[in-house]
Amino acid sequence: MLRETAPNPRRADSKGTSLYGEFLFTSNRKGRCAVTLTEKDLVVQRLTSAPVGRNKVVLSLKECVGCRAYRGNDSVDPAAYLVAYFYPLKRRWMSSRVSRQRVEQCFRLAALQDPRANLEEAEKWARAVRERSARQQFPRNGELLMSQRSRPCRMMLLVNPQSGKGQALTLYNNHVQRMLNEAGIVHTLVITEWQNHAREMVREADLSQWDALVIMSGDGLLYEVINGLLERSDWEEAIRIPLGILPGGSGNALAASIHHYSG
Ligand SMILES: Nc1ncnc2c1ncn2[C@@H]1O[C@H](COP(=O)(O)OP(=O)(O)OP(=O)(O)O)[C@@H](O)[C@H]1O
Repeated sequence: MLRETAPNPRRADSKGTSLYGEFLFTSNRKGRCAVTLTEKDLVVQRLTSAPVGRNKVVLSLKECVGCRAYRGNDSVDPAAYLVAYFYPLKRRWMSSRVSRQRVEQCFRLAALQDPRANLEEAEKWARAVRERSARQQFPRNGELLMSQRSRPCRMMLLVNPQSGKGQALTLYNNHVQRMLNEAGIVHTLVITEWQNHAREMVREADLSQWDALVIMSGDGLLYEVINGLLERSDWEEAIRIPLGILPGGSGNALAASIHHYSG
């Protein structure tokens, strides 16, 4: 049986230090790989006799949305798993256009017989990937954001099922829900049921429960949310809450502009 070598526990969360480990791919238990985490990238090298270039994947941490560690379902298996989610820009097959496409990298860590030790090792890697991704994506305050977060980010997501061609809910079910889970964001879904529903809700809500309010619709729902915030007696504080917009309408002009300028 192939065994992973114990990953080198060079300090996982110190700046500029590379982490190195040899794991198994979960898709193919016989496929071994060498994984290196640098400050900028996750480099996965399949360990085979074939030429190096063809077996090497370099994934930018700027495009990583999340990473987590977990134990498998099999209670007699001591292995832990490490999974990282990336959304790099890629060209679609037979097309000149590029779009973000999901790439999942999952590794099996079973160097030790003690399941807890394997899980701790996987968690250390997951933390290091998350911290470095935050530093790459938010160079000015990424580290601060990570160190302040002793709990997952909590988000209220308001979806207007009637906006645009009526596809916002399908987009949520097919894409957004999974991405939020991958990013470790706890969210509460609110499906708006009438005009001004979002406005009323935001006007009355206990905002201390939320780190961000995100709408998935056209511009109209964001307009409602901003008005709801400004109608509160604590509006000066309330309007400081981070707001987000995901395209769910027909034109999506605001979402397109913001996402374009923010890269
Ligand atoms: N369940 C609902 N039924 C009817 N209207 C709703 C509902 N939920 C929200 N609304 C209202 O729909 C209005 C339009 O919403 P929104 O801007 O999100 O979509 P849109 O106008 O279709 O999108 P776009 O601006 O891209 O064309 C909002 O002002 C909101 O008050």
